[in-house]
Amino acid sequence: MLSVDGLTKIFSNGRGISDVSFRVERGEVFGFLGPNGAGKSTTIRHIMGFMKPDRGRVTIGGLDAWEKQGEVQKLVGYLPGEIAFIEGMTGRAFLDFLASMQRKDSRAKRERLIERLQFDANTPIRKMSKGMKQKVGIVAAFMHDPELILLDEPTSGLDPLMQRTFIELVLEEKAKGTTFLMSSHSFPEIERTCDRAAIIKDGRLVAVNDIHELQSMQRKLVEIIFEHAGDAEKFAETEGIRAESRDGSRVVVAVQGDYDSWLRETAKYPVRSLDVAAQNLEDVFMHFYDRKGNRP
Ligand SMILES: Nc1ncnc2c1ncn2[C@@H]1O[C@H](COP(=O)(O)OP(=O)(O)OP(=O)(O)O)[C@@H](O)[C@H]1O
Repeated sequence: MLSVDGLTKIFSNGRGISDVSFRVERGEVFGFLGPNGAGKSTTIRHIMGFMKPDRGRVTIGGLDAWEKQGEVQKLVGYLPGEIAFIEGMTGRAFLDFLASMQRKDSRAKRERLIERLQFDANTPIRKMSKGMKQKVGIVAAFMHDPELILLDEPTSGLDPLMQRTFIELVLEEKAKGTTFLMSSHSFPEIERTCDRAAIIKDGRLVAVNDIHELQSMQRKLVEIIFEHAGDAEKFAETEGIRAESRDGSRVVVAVQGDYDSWLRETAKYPVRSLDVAAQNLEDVFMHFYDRKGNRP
């Protein structure tokens, strides 16, 4: 469905993207992960045909994204990272305006989406909060049933409940065969929606991974408080248990993929409480990046 081949764009300040290549199959949800300034938005803007690459190309359904901009944009729904609205309009008038350009009757789907995202579309955009504007942008990207939906940081500004609704929407569209490319900093969001994810850093793709592989790379710190300090000591000294620290009956262990053996060892003793902190995505990136010897 989407093919990015050797995409290169270097801005006058020397920043940009270099030799980015990946493919997204029809019906796949593809995550695009990376720290700020890594090149996610630049790649997405090329996919939309907004920018001419220095080298390489993007094709959507076999059509060149730059040369066939008009045709390609009909197939695509796009939620930009920063949405430029016509502030004087209400949300609904803005969506009407977009729908008239899409030349497709999308009213029924649009109203269903507004209902799901629970916002008053008759509010003037200049009075909307960041989250409300984000919802208008999501409706705009989904309402005309595009074949490919590009989402740049889709849940920024949404509260946790709405983030969940958003994830449900993505999964429903995916079930209908819609293809997605979604940039994010949020690992849980990517974990729940994506089949594969690419990691980009300093304008270069570091890796394209199956999402389960990324999950197994994520390190979790588990804090366990045992009933008895003696048990905590025995547990912390068990071979294969990576105890980061111990203080009386409290032990912090690092778990990465080896949940089974960790669970078995923990279950041998009475436990008073347990807390899990997942390593953030930035750290998973860095770990991967370092392992690759700083090479793409
Ligand atoms: N039009 C432009 N002119 C000059 N430099 C640019 C331009 N657009 C992007 N850049 C630079 O290219 C790099 C990649 O930017 P990009 O916006 O693609 O990153 P990103 O991964 O989307 O980051 P974020 O998560 O912060 O949105 C950055 O260093 C940015 O400053």
